[in-house]
Amino acid sequence: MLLGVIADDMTGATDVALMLNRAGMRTVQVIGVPPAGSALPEADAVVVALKSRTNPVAEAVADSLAACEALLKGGARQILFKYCSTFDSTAEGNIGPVANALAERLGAKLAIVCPAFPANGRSIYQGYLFVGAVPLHESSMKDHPLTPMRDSSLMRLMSTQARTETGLVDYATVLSGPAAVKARLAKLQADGIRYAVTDALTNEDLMTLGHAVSEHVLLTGGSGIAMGLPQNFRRAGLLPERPGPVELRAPAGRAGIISGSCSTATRGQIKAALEAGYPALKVDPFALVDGSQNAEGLAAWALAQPADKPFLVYSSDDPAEVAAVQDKLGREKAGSIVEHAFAEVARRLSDGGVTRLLVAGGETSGATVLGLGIHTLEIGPEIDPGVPWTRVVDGPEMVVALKSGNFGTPDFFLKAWNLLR
Ligand SMILES: Nc1ncnc2c1ncn2[C@@H]1O[C@H](COP(=O)(O)OP(=O)(O)OP(=O)(O)O)[C@@H](O)[C@H]1O
Ligand SMILES: O=C(O)[C@@H](O)C(=O)CO
Repeated sequence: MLLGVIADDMTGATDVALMLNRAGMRTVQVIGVPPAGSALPEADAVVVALKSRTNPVAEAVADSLAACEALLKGGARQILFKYCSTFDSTAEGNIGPVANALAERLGAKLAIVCPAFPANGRSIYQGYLFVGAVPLHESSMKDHPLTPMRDSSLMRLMSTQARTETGLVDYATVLSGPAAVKARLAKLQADGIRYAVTDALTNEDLMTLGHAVSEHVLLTGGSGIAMGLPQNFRRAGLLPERPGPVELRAPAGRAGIISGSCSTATRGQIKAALEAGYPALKVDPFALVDGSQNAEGLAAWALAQPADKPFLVYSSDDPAEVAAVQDKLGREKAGSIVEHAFAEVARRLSDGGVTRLLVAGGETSGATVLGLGIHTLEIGPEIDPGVPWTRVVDGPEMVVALKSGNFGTPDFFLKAWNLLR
């Protein structure tokens, strides 16, 4: 293994694994902290998918350190801490403490902070994160059910979370190329700065940044920064040319969609699926609480639908409805009730013959994958930037696509199936 990645949620892990795969590294995704003593799969890069974005800080730190230990033991020469391209963090903020702990473990004096992902509209300028044409705090991320983002300054966010000053590699420096970036990072490090936000607007910028950090033992950022890393290993003669992602063959069986994502993109995709006549059932968190809906009933409904179209089981709702649920049940309880139900639904669907499953939402995917007892995923073809089909390597015989809330075109739920044989 050359590169080890610690991803703070499930869909973020498939996102970065796809990026590495496309850039020519054979990449495997493992779910959860690998048990001590177990061997990691043979690959150029291994991505460990954690649920550490929203866990209590101490748990997030402990899991990330344990994942780091396993990756180092597996031979990783460089560690990437992958978080969301919209820097999603709870009020306490797990990104800073996790980065601090990893930096200490790895002896990293300075690490970059680069959530940019131009293909999905995430760019960084003067240290401010933009989503499409608006700053992060004006985007739909301000209303996220678990990690509402109300500040767009990455330097301020990181400084507050990591309790240390954060510097900037500005856009003019990035445009000047890898040597200029290296010099700027060295200057920041000499000044005692531990984190440097890097401006990036395009894939070319990410390639420049990737080149500039070839010697860094720790990187932090979104999947975009992974784009420029395989070239370093190739340049060092450590990575042969690899063929692009393979087509995936889906086992015979039924197809379905589970969505707990309340993001704007997902809600648009649900609208398109409803308009296309997909059989759909809406899950109501209050009904889960009072028992009028339960996992057994939801799965039974799904399995009873005609198999000519994928079914859709979804709890996705608009911000006002989600806020009303959270007011009554509490933010965490609302989330966990729905996630718990979907994990059980997924288990029952797999037992009932569903072999092609599309899941929308990072937390929802995390719960679903754990519910299904999946340990390892092999990365397949890209449906849209950041979202591949994956094949379950150990676990039920099926293919799954784990979609980050805000990723994918409006017809995502309609077109995804076309990439499967
Ligand atoms: N109707 C609802 N009311 C309240 N909470 C809900 C509702 N439906 C889903 N949730 C919760 O909202 C959260 C959605 O987070 P999730 O990470 O799954 O989606 P997302 O944020 O859109 O995706 P990503 O993290 O990939 O951007 C989950 O905890 C889910 O259980
Ligand atoms: O970086 C992103 O936006 C995604 O991979 C993600 O982490 C969403 O949960």
